Amino acid sequence: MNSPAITIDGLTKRFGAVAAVDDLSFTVAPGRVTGFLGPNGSGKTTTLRMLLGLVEPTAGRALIGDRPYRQIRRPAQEVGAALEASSFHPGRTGLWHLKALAPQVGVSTARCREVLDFVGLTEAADRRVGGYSMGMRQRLGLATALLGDPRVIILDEPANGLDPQGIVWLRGLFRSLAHEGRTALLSSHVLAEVRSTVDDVVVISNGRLVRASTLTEFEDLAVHAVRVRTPSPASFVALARERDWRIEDAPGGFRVHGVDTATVGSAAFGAGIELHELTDAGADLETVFLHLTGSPTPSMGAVR
Ligand SMILES: Nc1ncnc2c1ncn2[C@@H]1O[C@H](COP(=O)(O)OP(=O)(O)OP(=O)(O)O)[C@@H](O)[C@H]1O
Repeated sequence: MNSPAITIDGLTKRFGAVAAVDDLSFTVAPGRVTGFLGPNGSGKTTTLRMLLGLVEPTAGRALIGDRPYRQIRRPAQEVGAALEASSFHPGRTGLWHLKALAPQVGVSTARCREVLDFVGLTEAADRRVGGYSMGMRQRLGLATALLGDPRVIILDEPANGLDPQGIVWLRGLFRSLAHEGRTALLSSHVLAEVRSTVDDVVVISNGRLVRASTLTEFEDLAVHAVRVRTPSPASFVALARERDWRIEDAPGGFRVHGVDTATVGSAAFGAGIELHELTDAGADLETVFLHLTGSPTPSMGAVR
């Protein structure tokens, strides 16, 4: 197996009495996109800041390749990062921002224009960042991270503020970066935002590791659900009670958890209940995520 692109080993950060990161260990495989997931305040940003040498760990190590960030000789060529989309100087244009960084990264103005083009900001290159939307700032953050053509890309909440089109774009971008053999670590507190983008997931809660696996293994934990529409809702609810199914109101029908379409279809047929829709609603990953991280599950409708 290739050696990890990122190693987090017994990493701990205490702020007074708060253990923001608590004995955290995981690795990120090279050439893959890894989602770093956890609810708000679970320690994602603090971990990334330690990885980038911006915060001193209380204990443990955070390595990029085989060394801490501060020991990397030409860091911009090794690792690119965007931690906060809102930290750009509002009076500077997008291009100006990149040009200001170019000397320390060791790239030309042409490269600044190239990355702006890559993230779809060519037309906004000469506009002041203060007038950018949140999604445009995210794109500029990405351009900043990519400026030195790094092998490892670390992004804090890159999907935040992107519209659905932007999320599709981001997905394509990460797929192409991974295809080029680059490694990406993306944090998010919303699994759904990065689900279609990542190969692997690392889930943390209260600064501790909850789970690290491939997305496929993570999906295997999820309970499947089935969507049903019927002109006889009362009979269907009675059937669900009889079978001990967990059902939930959903727009125009029900969501039945933990069963497959064949089970529901044959039971409804047996009970003489007409169905107008019977579809696999897929794995309910968000519920698994919320359960693993101990977050309260949002009510999606009355659970019967
Ligand atoms: N400089 C600091 N001083 C004191 N406490 C801090 C500091 N930075 C972070 N914390 C605390 O550490 C914990 C983890 O915060 P962190 O920002 O790393 O979480 P996060 O998972 O990135 O959250 P979010 O998804 O909201 O960005 C929180 O309780 C936070 O209040």
